[in-house]
Order: sequence, then structure tokens, then C-alpha cells
Amino acid sequence: MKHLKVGSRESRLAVIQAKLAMDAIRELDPEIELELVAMKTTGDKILDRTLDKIGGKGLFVRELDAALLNGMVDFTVHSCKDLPMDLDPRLPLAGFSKRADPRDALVLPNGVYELDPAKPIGCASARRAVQLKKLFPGQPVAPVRGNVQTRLQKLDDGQYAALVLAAAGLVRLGLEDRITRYFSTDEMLPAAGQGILAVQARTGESASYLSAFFDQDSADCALAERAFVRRLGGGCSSPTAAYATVQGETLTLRGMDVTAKGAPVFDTILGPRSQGEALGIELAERILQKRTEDA
Ligand SMILES: NCc1[nH]cc(CCC(=O)O)c1CC(=O)O
Repeated sequence: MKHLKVGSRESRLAVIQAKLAMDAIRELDPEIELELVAMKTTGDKILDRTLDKIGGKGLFVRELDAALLNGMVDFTVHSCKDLPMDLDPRLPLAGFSKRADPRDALVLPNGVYELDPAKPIGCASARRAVQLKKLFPGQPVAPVRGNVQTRLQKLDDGQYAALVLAAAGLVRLGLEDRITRYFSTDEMLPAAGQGILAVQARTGESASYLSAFFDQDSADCALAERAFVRRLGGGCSSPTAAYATVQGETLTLRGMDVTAKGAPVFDTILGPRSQGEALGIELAERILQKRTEDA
């Protein structure tokens, strides 16, 4: 009987996500034995600094990559948006899930029904901070770190007027009822990969066990979004945003980056879905051009 060890971060959201992938594998082949190996990453241990100050997204995957390479696990499950743009070539992405809700959402403190203008909106990324300025002019914005439950605790303790969190994470945690308002993807362009789960495996090994998990629309969108962000410099500290959709054979990719003065620059490109990476690169080059013109 086939036995696979599944690597995941140990946060509640990460474990729920790993189990979603495991369910999809069992659906295809109930005979496969799956074992979850949850581990703490450097990014989970350092909670008092924003990510860009401590080294960015890689901090959430280093330990998981090592476990894949030394055979402690056979594949790892990640939030696609937490993955660095440049992966270890020995550990390619082997599958992308169907995309959950890609939108960001506003969450108010328990028992509070409007924004307190004196307190900041807590958000963990420059991407959200830049877009919040336009949505709530004058409202202060401050960083917040920690897993989703920790952030909600800080909110309910009265430290923030509201939080902006990914709807997908809240829904997976069963916390959908905390959402006060959804931002459309035009109001707040999502992070590359938001709402998609990605599986990483060792190169050269068959990942056929993933066929019930794999979603071609997500794969095409994620590749285009990630190519865009990669071409702009990988940006863990840059506020880069990217969101793609597919309709028939056409992929539409909208992207954002900011000028040196901090002003957001948006653009959209359409093309064949089979050319997602090239579209991502072309859109990034257009945005780089606009960024210099506006500088
Ligand atoms: N950086 C944390 C993270 N990574 C993925 C999600 C949400 C789930 C997803 O995008 O698939 C979250 C929480 C959040 O941003 O609110």
C-alpha cells in the first residue's frame, strides 16, 4: 500500500489546508495512506517584526523544503500566496487547487459595527496598506502579524479599528461570520495566488495522486500572477498585487505595483491562457515603464 507523508506548517489554517489536499487524494485513491507532519517554521516563531524586516516569504518554507529534500515528507501543502517566487529547482510545484474566494475582507472587533477613526486598520502587507488609503482616506493603517486567530485576538482586545484578511482563510477556519464587508478584486487587488493551495514535491517523482486536486484554471492563473510578481523583483516588501481569471481560452491578468513615491500603478493584459507566464512578464514590463514615467 502506498504511504505518503504530507508536510505542512502547524498553524490551524495550514493544517486545515493540508487536510483539504489529503481529502482530494483519498477521493481518487482511498488505498493511499496519508500521514500529516506539521512543523513550525522560522516565520511562525518570529512574530514581533514585519516579514520584510526578517527576510520575507522564504521563512515560511525553509523548514518544509528541507523536510522534502531529506525525505521526511513526500509533498508539502502551502497557501500559494505565501510561496516565494523563486523555488528550489529540485522542488517544483506539482499541483494547484481550485481557487477559493480570492477577495480580501474587512473584519471588525466583536460587538463593534463601525470603523473607529482613531484606531488603525491592521493589515500585514504593504499591498493592502496602499489600497486601503484610497478606500478609507485618513484612516490610520498599522502592521499586524501572527496567525489569523492571533490577529483576531488583537482586534478583539481593542488594538485595531478593523483588520483586512483574506476571505479564503477566514472561510476555511469557519470564521466567515466575522466578515463585515468583502472588497471586490478591483477595490483591493489580491496577492498573487490568493485563495489557491499549492503542492510542492520532489522533481522527477510522479504526482499522479494529485489528479483530483489539480485545477487547470488555477494553475494557469497562478503561473501568470507569479511570473508578474517575479519579473517585478519577487517583492516580499513590495506591495505587488496580481489577479488573473480565465474565460474560455482567454486569460485576463490585472497587476499593481507602486512608484517610488508610493502611488499605486495598475494595468491589465489579455491573451491566450497557454501564454500565462509571458503575459505576466509583459504586464510587469508595462508597469515598470509606467512606474518610471510617474516617478
Ligand atoms: N499570509 C497568511 C495567509 N496566507 C494565506 C492566507 C489566506 C488563504 C489564501 O490566500 O489562500 C493567509 C491569511 C490572510 O492573508 O488573511
